[in-house]
Amino acid sequence: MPAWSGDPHRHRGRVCHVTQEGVDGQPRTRPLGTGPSPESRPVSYGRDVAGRLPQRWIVLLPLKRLGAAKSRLEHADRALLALAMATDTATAVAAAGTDVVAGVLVVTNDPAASAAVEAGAGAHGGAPVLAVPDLPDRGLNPALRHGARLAAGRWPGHGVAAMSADLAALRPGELRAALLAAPRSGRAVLADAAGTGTVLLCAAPGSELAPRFGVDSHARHLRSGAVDLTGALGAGVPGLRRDVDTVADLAAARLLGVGPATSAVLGTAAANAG
Ligand SMILES: Nc1nc2c(ncn2[C@@H]2O[C@H](COP(=O)(O)OP(=O)(O)OP(=O)(O)O)[C@@H](O)[C@H]2O)c(=O)[nH]1
Ligand SMILES: C=C(OP(=O)(O)O)C(=O)O
Repeated sequence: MPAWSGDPHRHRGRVCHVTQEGVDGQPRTRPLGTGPSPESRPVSYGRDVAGRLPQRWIVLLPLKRLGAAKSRLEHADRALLALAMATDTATAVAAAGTDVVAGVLVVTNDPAASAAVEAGAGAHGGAPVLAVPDLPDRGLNPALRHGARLAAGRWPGHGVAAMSADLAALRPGELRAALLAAPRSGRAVLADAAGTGTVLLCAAPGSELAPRFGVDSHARHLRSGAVDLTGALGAGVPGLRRDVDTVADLAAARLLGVGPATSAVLGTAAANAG
């Protein structure tokens, strides 16, 4: 039986055409709605057609203080959801394969969120998940520049990738596909589901991340020289492109299947409402 039985998005082999070996072999053993699981082993290790090992990346996940996060999400459990989605995002990123993702840096000034995401995502194995303070504390782009500097100092030779921490339906294989598709020099960008925002910005070793997140960030990243991955990856990575800002976004993520932390918060909310 197909492992993602019941989930229409999981029957199309949608990531197969953009990746090396490994993604296709990803065990998909979870039922719809539970998202990435600890047992998920999404990868195998391999070289590309030129015989090269993959570029390894440090992934930055910026996270606002939970009290201020997700202001557009009209939900009674907004702060809990922000934390749960960040935990699910970090868990999926860490599970993308340590040959591609060498580490996850959560950049946040929320101490409770730091501990919870490190523990929640770290419990599932894969790449190490480390929270670091957002020292600039001046918004998203300064937080990312700070994270990128830390990453370059601590992991020279690695690429740096910035993502949104609200990708509740992200699958490890989707990120793996995107990072394997990113060029080994310069910057690359992937648009969100709406096509206007950015869910992934990559800077290969030797390039500045130069983040321009905010309104129309996809176009701004393109104008600043980033290569567009959106056409190549397209509809093949729906969970990666599905950032969650509104209740409509959350409904769309639930259709794809959210991760276990988000699923638990939504389940509790539904039980309380009933
Ligand atoms: N560390 C840090 N992360 C941030 C900051 N601003 C936004 N983020 C994170 O960046 C990602 C995208 O953020 P936004 O969409 O601007 O904010 P949000 O909290 O997700 O949603 P809204 O409040 O509705 O704008 C999310 O993972 C946020 O938590 C910041 O000033 N510092
Ligand atoms: C910050 C961004 O997204 P959003 O505000 O939609 O989370 C962005 O896409 O650059």
